[in-house]
Amino acid sequence: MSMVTLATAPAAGAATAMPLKGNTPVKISARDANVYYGDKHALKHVELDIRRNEVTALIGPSGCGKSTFLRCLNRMNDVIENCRVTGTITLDGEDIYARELDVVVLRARVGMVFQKPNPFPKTIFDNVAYGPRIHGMATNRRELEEVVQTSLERAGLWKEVKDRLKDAGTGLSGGQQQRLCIARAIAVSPEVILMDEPCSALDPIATARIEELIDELRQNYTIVIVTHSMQQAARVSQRTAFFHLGELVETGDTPQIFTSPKDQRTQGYITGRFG
Ligand SMILES: Nc1ncnc2c1ncn2[C@@H]1O[C@H](COP(=O)(O)OP(=O)(O)OP(=O)(O)O)[C@@H](O)[C@H]1O
Repeated sequence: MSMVTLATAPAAGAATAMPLKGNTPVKISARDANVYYGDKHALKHVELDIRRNEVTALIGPSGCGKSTFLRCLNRMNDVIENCRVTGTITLDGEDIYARELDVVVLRARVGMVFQKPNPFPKTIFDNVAYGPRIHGMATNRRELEEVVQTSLERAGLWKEVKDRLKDAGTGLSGGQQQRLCIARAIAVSPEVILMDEPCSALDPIATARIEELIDELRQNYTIVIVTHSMQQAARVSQRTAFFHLGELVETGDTPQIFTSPKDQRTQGYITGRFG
């Protein structure tokens, strides 16, 4: 597999990464971020800036710490027993591990979409309305309906479901369920959306649809995506970070990472020599 092919050959129907804007502001910043599971030092001294309105892809071999790092960004590691995070992670300059920080508010600002679509066992409408209801974001039914419609539109699902909002979310196809989960994340007006291998359970057509959506969403949100597919990272992201054995080995503009990586380990991974 050639490095150049990865960066220049998007699959049919897939989104193509836009050129970088200069001096894009930093949205999230990690400084000396470490994660321990008991005695295991799983993430080591990570320093990474995630820029606003860009898609940052986290790549690397299995077990290198991609998901662990992703979960640091909205404190999802807090719910894992024996997991300890050190260092500093800021969102718009604010320390998200500060004692006084409200984690519920943080997770509304930094939403998450998981590997396997996981709609609630509720109607399509109620899946999307759930967050706005618990955060008190709508004062009446009409406002709630508007939030639900806008979120489904942004997730590219409205036209397919507008006549069946009372059907179960779990009755949708896998790709539709994942877009429903994206609509559910969007409904609480997040600033950042974290995606942990969001296409791994989807077929190529549903994957292409989600990739197009990711490219549209970055106009309004900052996106961080973990992916095992280097082709997907090359197609959807503007920045790529390569992890190996818990270290952030290299980060840069996506075309640079895939065409002229600086580190031998990055080169070895993207050319398929290990991983
Ligand atoms: N809950 C946990 N308890 C103990 N160790 C864990 C836990 N979650 C992850 N680890 C370990 O931390 C390291 C990093 O795991 P992580 O899941 O972040 O890697 P990854 O790069 O996302 O892997 P994959 O691509 O396979 O999903 C691995 O060695 C893993 O075994």
